[in-house]
Amino acid sequence: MTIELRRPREDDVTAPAPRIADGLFSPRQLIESLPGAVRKLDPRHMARNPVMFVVLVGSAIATGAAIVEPTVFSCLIALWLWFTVLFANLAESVAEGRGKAQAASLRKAKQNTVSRRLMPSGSEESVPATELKVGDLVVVEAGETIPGDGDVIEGIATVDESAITGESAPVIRESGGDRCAVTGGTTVLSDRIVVRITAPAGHTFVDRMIALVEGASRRKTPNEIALDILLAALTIVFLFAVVAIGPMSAYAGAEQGPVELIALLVCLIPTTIGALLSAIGIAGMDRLVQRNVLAMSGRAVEAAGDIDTLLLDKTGTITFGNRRATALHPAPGVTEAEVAGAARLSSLADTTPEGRSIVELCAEQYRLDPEPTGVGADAEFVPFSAHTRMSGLDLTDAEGTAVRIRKGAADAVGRWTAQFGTTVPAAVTDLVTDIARRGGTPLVVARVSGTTASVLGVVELSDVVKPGMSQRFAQLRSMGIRTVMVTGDNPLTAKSIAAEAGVDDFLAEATPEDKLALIRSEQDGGRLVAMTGDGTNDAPALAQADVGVAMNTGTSAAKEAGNMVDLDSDPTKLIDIVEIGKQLLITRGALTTFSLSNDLAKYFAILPALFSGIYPQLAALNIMGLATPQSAILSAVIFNALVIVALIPLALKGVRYRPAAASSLLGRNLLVYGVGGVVTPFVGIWLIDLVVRLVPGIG
Ligand SMILES: Nc1ncnc2c1ncn2[C@@H]1O[C@H](COP(=O)(O)OP(=O)(O)OP(=O)(O)O)[C@@H](O)[C@H]1O
Ligand SMILES: [K+]
Ligand SMILES: [Mg+2]
Repeated sequence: MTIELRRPREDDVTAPAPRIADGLFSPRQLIESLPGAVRKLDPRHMARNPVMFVVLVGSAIATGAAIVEPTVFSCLIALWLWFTVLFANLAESVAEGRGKAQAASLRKAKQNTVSRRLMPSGSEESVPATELKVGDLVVVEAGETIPGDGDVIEGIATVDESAITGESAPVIRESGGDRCAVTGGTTVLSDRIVVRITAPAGHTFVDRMIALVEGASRRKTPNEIALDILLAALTIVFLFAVVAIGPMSAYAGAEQGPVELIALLVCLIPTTIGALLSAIGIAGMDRLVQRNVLAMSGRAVEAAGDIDTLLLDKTGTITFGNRRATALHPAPGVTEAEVAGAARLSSLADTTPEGRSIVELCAEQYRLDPEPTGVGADAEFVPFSAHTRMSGLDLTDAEGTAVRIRKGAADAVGRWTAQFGTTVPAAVTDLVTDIARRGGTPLVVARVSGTTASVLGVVELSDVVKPGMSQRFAQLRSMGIRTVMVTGDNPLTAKSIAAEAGVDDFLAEATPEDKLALIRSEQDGGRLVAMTGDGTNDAPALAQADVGVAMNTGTSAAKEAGNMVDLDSDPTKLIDIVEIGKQLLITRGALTTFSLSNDLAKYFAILPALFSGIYPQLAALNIMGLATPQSAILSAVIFNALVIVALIPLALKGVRYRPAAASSLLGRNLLVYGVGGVVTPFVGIWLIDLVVRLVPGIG
């Protein structure tokens, strides 16, 4: 088959989605996000964030007080309290805004496509893509857009997936193997395929992607919830403290108005981290999207920051996954034609890429008809499964003898022939060892005629390791992550590929259950496990892993099971994922430290201002030399609001992360953000006071 490549045109709807440069942040984003920030003032939305909800209620009360008793001071405080709430919403809105552009370009890929549905009669009918149901068969030909997610059940084609991956090089999609999944919204460039729809309209991969980049499906992670509870508890403590101050100061003869008390409360509670917390989480997900990784759960992103072990499957993950038959080796006393005949027969109904490549090899080298007539009428085909690791067929020959032909992994076929009292000859075992040592996959071909089994020979399958693997695995090792390759292939092939790719360890002849058990045992040892894979046989393991990254080239089952999808199908992408996870945790820690130590410094501005009338000694605390009590309080409130805006870029870009031991990182961050958090307000409030004291009625 010749596959003709068509380059996507500039004006194609499927032109690569624009990627926003990582960390790019412009003041324009702030202005564009303002309407979104105002909409978020809805109390139902605010209630999700206890700290900011208290500020919202405070703003409302202060506004009421300012209306009842309008002074320059009360009006300005009320105004800046509203700004505080607005700035918090702005942070979230800016973080979400970065996904909006992407969502818009994804929607284009989703625009109304008409599909060609195959009727049971074999005829075609035109239906809108939105009316497709799971199980429908659709025909897609060169130049047409694939109407929905599904599996190719017939044919092979080159597909332009740039609408989703941003990568313009076409990819091959074919029926049978681990490369059969196609995504709605992508375009077939050559040939014709029949696709069975696997996702109902509205629940496709692109729909999920849109919800994800827009943050619509975002839920709080357990860590975020824990931090939220801590912040809420602190808020309640300060609320009681401030409520108690009212009667106490009245008793002491310096009654405080509600506006002053609310200002005090807002300055004391952790508004900075309360305002930025959700933006930090959204930005982490967004950074992954920029790296072409879709994370379906924030929890997985956080777990990625602490990964100890990475499991990878071999075929399609470490290697390209288009294992092809490259040679046939007969057993002693068997002719090449005989092995070729049996290998071809056993593969005629084998729809895996391996099976098809055997039929092609037999056609090219032995001139065996790839589509013979007369075979299959009385034959029963035995499909390949990851459990049996064999495939083949059962038939009755011209003399009426029952004949069974199998090909498969050497150990599996060896066990099968052993049931009939035949062991694999040493010469064949040598062939198998030889192929496996070179990193190829040997498939042993055997036949049982009546009750006599004979081993006919070996098919050699070759696959290629993706480039650049070993340097990247070395990098993972330097980050303290152990890499283990798990494969259904035999130990020798596994060993050879493991050495070439540079993984630390490997597990061969693994069934889906073995992969799952390995993950469980690692987890029982208290380790966090990441798994990357592409096959249906990887799905249980992908679901069990703390971080399950499915290759985009993989099957829909794998993509459903994992909690991340790598659109570039690059297993070493885990390096980026780990870095982003660590950066997310560090950023959150740093800003929490900054926020709490910041509030401490505000005591010094507000407490002397409130009480120096009663306790003149407190004036000594006014080390900033603030003009009047009112200018001190107003300056503290303004600083408290502005610091949120000032930290939005840091929350979005993340604290700089360099690979280093966790303890030294923690120490450094505590120093920078703890000390920085104490010092900044002194400078900031002092500067703001210089301006505020000029306002009539304040200074
Ligand atoms: N079409 C086939 N017919 C018969 N045997 C096959 C076929 N395809 C693969 N095998 C054999 O079964 C083994 C297991 O295949 P399986 O797809 O489960 O794992 P794998 O793809 O080799 O490994 P990985 O889990 O790394 O992707 C292969 O190593 C091969 O020996
Ligand atoms: K505060
Ligand atoms: Mg596989």
